Amino acid sequence: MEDISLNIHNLKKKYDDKPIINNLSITINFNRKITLITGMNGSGKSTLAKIIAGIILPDEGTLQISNHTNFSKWTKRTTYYLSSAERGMFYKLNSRQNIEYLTSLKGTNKNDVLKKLSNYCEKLNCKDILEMSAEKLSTGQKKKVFILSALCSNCQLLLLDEPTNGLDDESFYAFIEILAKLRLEKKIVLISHDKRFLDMPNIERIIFEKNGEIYWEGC
Ligand SMILES: Nc1ncnc2c1ncn2[C@@H]1O[C@H](COP(=O)(O)OP(=O)(O)OP(=O)(O)O)[C@@H](O)[C@H]1O
Repeated sequence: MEDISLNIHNLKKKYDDKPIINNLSITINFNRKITLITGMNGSGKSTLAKIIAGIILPDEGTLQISNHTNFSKWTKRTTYYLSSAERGMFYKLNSRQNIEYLTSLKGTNKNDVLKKLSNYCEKLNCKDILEMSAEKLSTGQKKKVFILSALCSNCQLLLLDEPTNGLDDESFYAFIEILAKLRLEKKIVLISHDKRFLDMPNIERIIFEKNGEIYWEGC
C-alpha cells in the first residue's frame, strides 16, 4: 500500500456568504488507521468530504497528497465518496447491476468487483439482495448496495459519510470487521455520529465544531 498523507492547508468554504469551513489546516497521516470525523450537525463535515472528493471546490486553500502534484486528478481517479444522502440508483436494475455500474464509474473492472462482492455480501448477510430489483429494497438494503459499491471499487481512498445509518446491529459490527481489515489496504475516512465507532481500535478522531474548526484531534 502506498504510504500517503493528506495535507489540507488554510481551507475556506462559504455558502451564501456564511463561512462553513474557516481556515482549516490539518494533515491526515493515515498510517493504517481509520480517520473518524465527528462533530455537530452543520459543522461542515460533509462539506469537507465533498471538497476532498473533488465534488465541490473550496473558496481558498490547498489540498495535497504526498508525492502527487495534481490533487484534483488524483482524487477523481482514486477517491470513492459514499454520500449520506445517496439516492443515485437505477430502480429497474437489480442490486448487482447497480453495484457494477457504480464501481464502473471509478474504472473498476467488473470481474474484480464480482470476486469481492460475494465475500462482502456473505459478511454483511445480504446475498439475497443481489438479484433483487432496486425498487424492492428496504432502506437498510439500499444502504448495503452503496456500501458494497464502495468496498468493491478499486479506489484507494474511501470517504464514507454516515455509512451505517439504517444498518441493523449485526450488519454494523460485520461492517466494522470489514473496515478493520480493509484499513491495511486502503485509506478510510468515516464521517459519523455513531459512537460505536469509538470502540474500534485503530481509529483517529477529528472533531469539528461550528465553522469547520477542529477542537480536538487524535485518540
Ligand atoms: N449546497 C449548499 N448550499 C447552502 N448551504 C449548504 C449547502 N450544503 C451545506 N450547506 C450548509 O453548510 C453547513 C454545513 O453542512 P454539512 O452538510 O457540511 O454539515 P455536516 O457537519 O456534515 O452536518 P450533519 O452532521 O448534519 O450531517 C450547514 O449549515 C448547511 O446548511
